[in-house]
Amino acid sequence: MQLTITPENPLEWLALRANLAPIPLLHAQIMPVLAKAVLEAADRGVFDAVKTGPKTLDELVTVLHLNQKALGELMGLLTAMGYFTFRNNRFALTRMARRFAVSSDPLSVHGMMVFNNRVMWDWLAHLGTYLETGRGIHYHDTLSPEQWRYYQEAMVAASSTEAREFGRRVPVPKSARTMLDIGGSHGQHSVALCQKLPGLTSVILDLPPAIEQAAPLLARQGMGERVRHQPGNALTDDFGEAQYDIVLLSSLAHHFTPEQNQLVASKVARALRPGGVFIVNEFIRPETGSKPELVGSSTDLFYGLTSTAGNYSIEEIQEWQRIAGLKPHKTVWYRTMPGRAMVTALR
Ligand SMILES: C[S@@+](CC[C@H](N)C(=O)[O-])C[C@H]1O[C@@H](n2cnc3c(N)ncnc32)[C@H](O)[C@@H]1O
Repeated sequence: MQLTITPENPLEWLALRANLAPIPLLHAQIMPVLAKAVLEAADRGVFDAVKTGPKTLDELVTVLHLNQKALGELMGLLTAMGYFTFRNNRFALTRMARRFAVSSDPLSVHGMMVFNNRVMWDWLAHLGTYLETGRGIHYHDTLSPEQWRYYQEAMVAASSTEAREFGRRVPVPKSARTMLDIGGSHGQHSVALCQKLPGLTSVILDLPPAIEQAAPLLARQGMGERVRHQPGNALTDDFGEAQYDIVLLSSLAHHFTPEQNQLVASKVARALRPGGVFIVNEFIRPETGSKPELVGSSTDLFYGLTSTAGNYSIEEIQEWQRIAGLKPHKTVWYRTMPGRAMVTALR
C-alpha cells in the first residue's frame, strides 16, 4: 500500500514524466489543508452528524452551529476526499467514512483525529526548532490529564484495526499462559491474543498517568483479571526472571533511544521463559534511498520531533534482540498498514 500522486490519464502521466507538474505545491499547499480539514471535521462532529442518514447543508448548519459558507466549503472538500457523496442536495457518508470516521464504529480512528487536532497539531510548529537542535518535545513529561485522555483514546483508535491482524497473525506458542505488554495502554493487543489463547493472561505495564486514563478503555473490553494494568516505567522497572511466555513492546521502541531499547531488550530476555517470544511491533524505518515508503519515513521524523527517537530498521531491532541473547525469529509485515511489522525473537 502506498500514498501517491497518481495520474488519471495519459496526458497527466506524460506531464508527471516530463517534470511539468509542481509537486511541491501539492505537498505544501494542498496536503496540510486536507489533513486539517479532516481533523477539524471529526472534532466538530461533522461525520457523526450524518450517521443517522443523508443531510442537506442547511440541516448540518443547524445541527452543528457552524457558518454556512465555511461548512459548505469543508463539505465540498470532504466529498472530494471520499468521505461523503452528494446526491439530491444531501451529503451521505461513504462506506469508508462510516467505518473509520464516525466515532462509534469499533474500527473508528475518531479518537486519533481529536487528539491530533487538539494536541498534536501544535507540536508541528516545533519542527524547525527540532531540526536546529535535534531535541524533541518529550510530551510524555508534560501532558495534562485531559491531554493524556486524548492520547490514550488516540492509541485505541490507531490500533483497533491493527490489533485484529496482530491477534490473527503474530507467531506465538499456542500453549502461552503469561504475557507482559510493555507500554500497552488500552490493552487491545493483549485482548486480541487472550481472546485467541484461552489460557493466556496479560499484564500491561504503563506509566501511571497513562493507566489512569486507559483503565476505562480496558474495562470496556470486559476481560476482567485476565488483562490487568500495572503502573510502572519500562526504563527503570525490573521485569523479573523467567516469568513470561510472550513479551510485547508495541509502538514504544520509537520513543526510546537505541541504548534504552537495548536495556529493555536485555530485561525482556531475562523475563522470558525458555521458548518464549519477544515481539517488537513497530513502524519500520526505510533506509534512505530505498523504495519510497511514506508511512515509515514520516513517522520516523514525527517520533524524532516528539521523543528525540524515531523508527528503527528490522536489522537494528534484531540486533537488540541478538545482543540480549535472543534468537531473531519471524518478521510479519501488516497487510492493513504500510510500513509496519511485528519483529519477533525467541528465548
Ligand atoms: C504510542 S503508545 C502505544 C500504545 C500501545 N502499545 C499500542 O501499540 O497501541 C506508547 C505507550 O507507551 C507508554 N510509555 C511511554 N513511556 C513509557 C515508559 N517509560 N514505560 C512504560 N510505558 C511507557 C505511553 O504511556 C503509551 O501508553
